[in-house]
Amino acid sequence: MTYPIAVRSALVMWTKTNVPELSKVSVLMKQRTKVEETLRAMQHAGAGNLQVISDFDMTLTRFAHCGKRVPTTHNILDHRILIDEDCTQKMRALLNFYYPIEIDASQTSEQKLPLMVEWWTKVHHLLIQQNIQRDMLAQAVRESGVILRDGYEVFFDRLAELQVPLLIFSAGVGDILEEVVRQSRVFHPNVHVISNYMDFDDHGVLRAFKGHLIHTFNKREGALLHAANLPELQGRPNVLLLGDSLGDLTMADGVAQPHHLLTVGFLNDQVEERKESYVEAFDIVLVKDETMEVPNGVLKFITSGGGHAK
Ligand SMILES: Nc1ccn([C@@H]2O[C@H](COP(=O)(O)O)[C@@H](O)[C@H]2O)c(=O)n1
Repeated sequence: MTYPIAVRSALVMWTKTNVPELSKVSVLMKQRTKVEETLRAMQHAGAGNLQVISDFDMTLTRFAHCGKRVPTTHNILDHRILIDEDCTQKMRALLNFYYPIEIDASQTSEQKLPLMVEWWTKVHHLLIQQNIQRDMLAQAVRESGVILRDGYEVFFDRLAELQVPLLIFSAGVGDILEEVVRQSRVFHPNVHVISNYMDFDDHGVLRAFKGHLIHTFNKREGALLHAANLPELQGRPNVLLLGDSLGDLTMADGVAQPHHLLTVGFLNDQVEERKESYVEAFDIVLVKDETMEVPNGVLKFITSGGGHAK
């Protein structure tokens, strides 16, 4: 039976929000009703009005696997074919000093911001001194142990199939990120990346990093500068945002006239200390959940309502 548009809208609003994955023990929500309302509104608008914006390190990649930390894109560069022992030691010392600050629940983003600039700048400076060869990056990725979250194929493939743009917005290293996605066979045409890209000379040797530095707590600037101008994202006012840091919540700030925003936060580390702030800030919080089950369930629901496609 076909219903007129007004009746169809009402029916959609009455439909139960059936996302079984939201019942997982890893899921925390401060306002379940608001989440359900947003989901129904996004389902009603359909895939044609949707864009997905996601962080990369520890959001699309796993935090840990078999009891070991999974490397970030910066840490993938810690491979002897790219950098020497001295550089490894210095980068690790910087990580040990600055990472606890990055995730410290007692400091504000504003307090952390200058320290993050310091960390990224020091590491990029060290890397530039290493004569890193572009041709070696693929091998470093292959041998790094990096791994995307379980269920990543469903996530990437469904978005590609529905032609929903996926913007990966990362403070990591763009060249490495792209290689990880390529080697995972999910670098589909709907995937766009904003990140820190390496600048190589004519011999393929790293000489600098391109453009404005992106770190964990300045993604708003990147969103306004880059994401706001991406033609593929225009006319898609509904956003599913995935991140693992409170700084990631600004990744959608470049969206012109947003209608509905649903935020999912992976809480990987310092769980008890950060739980309260994550539940306050993200619509859905996933505690120590190494899978894409919830994003996939949410995506399935939003895109299965027959909302009008573009
Ligand atoms: N030298 C560094 C600098 C940063 N990191 C981590 O990378 C993450 C940034 O990438 P996103 O895709 O999450 O934006 C960030 O969370 C840092 O912990 C690093 O490992 N080494």
